[in-house]
Amino acid sequence: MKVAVLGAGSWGTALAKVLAENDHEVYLWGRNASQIQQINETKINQKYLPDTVLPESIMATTDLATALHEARMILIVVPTSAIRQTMENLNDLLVNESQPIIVHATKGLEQETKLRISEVMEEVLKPELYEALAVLSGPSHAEEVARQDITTVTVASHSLTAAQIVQDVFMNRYFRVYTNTDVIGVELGAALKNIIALGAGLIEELGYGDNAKAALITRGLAEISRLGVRMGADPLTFIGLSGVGDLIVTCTSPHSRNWRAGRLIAQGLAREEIFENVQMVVEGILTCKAAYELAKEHEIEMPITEALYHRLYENASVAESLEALMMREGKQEVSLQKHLEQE
Ligand SMILES: NC(=O)C1=CN([C@@H]2O[C@H](COP(=O)(O)OP(=O)(O)OC[C@H]3O[C@@H](n4cnc5c(N)ncnc54)[C@H](OP(=O)(O)O)[C@@H]3O)[C@@H](O)[C@H]2O)C=CC1
Ligand SMILES: O=C(CO)COP(=O)(O)O
Repeated sequence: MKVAVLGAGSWGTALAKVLAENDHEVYLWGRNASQIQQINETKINQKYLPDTVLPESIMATTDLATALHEARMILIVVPTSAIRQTMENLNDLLVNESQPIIVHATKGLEQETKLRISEVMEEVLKPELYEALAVLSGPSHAEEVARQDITTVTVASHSLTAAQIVQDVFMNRYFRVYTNTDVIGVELGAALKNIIALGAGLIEELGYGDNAKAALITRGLAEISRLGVRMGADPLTFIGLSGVGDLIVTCTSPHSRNWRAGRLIAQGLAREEIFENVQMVVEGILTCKAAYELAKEHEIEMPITEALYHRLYENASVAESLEALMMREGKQEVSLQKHLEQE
């Protein structure tokens, strides 16, 4: 099958490798001509995945029309901030005879609109141009997938048939794919875990130990689930790969750009300085603002997200934010059931 992978960063490149190893015809689209030329000439994406030699068969291109021509599947792996523009480009270039399945693997919320990725896609894309939308998510660092480490992910779509097609296209001996129909839960788990990972990096840098890490992951999952359920997600999704699975991988690994950014927050760097320093996408910083506003809108308590928002957007001190978090009034632990009863 011809698959167009749009986004030649670390994750787009690693997924293109999986697809090429599964014998698909893979076109990898990126916007940077010298980077694309380098990938074609050396089979290495020097900036984003320098330790990986890519299969010969991957064709990298800056020409979106070439990548899209007769593709049966389109995999979108650009950062959240580029999703809307990318969809507008698809509207101009897709022809409705081919009607591909469009899958995205992006983890964020659009900052201005607070929409999930597939909501932005549905808002922009002409419906007659595609067969179905799906989202691929789960605990999956690009660097590990690229070296064929065992990885499990979830593909969610309102169409189970579409999810099964995507499952078949990606599955192999090191990349196992589960299907799911809870698009809301899978997308929210993916977007919100990046905020908690900022917190994990922050407490690591401050020298806190495993108790603090476990507290953050567990209470992070609680607030993600609270907002998710209010927004229509299935609560069980959050104990799956795209929920707790991705929280664990992102909150405990130096591979995570969000985790690394959290360490820089603790060092006192401001948002722009962090972007400059990490040199790769840090979705959690932008999503933190959208999630903070969504929590207010839905009257959901998200204390970890709030604390990070105050630090990142209102310049609160890290020590004050942590103190405020710990010294809130005492709570009952398991409130999800109570929350469900209120729905
Ligand atoms: N890396 C990982 O392990 C994983 C990442 N993800 C998610 O995948 C998404 C992409 O992340 P990732 O590949 O890691 O990011 P990287 O920072 O590694 O790469 C970002 C890529 O997006 C390109 N890009 C940036 N802005 C635009 C734009 N406006 N139009 C087109 N291309 C653009 C960059 O191009 P340029 O070099 O020209 O700036 C670069 O190729 C994120 O949402 C991330 O959360 C999900 C799972 C795992
Ligand atoms: O989503 C990821 C792993 O599942 C990657 O997280 P980072 O964007 O923090 O690197």
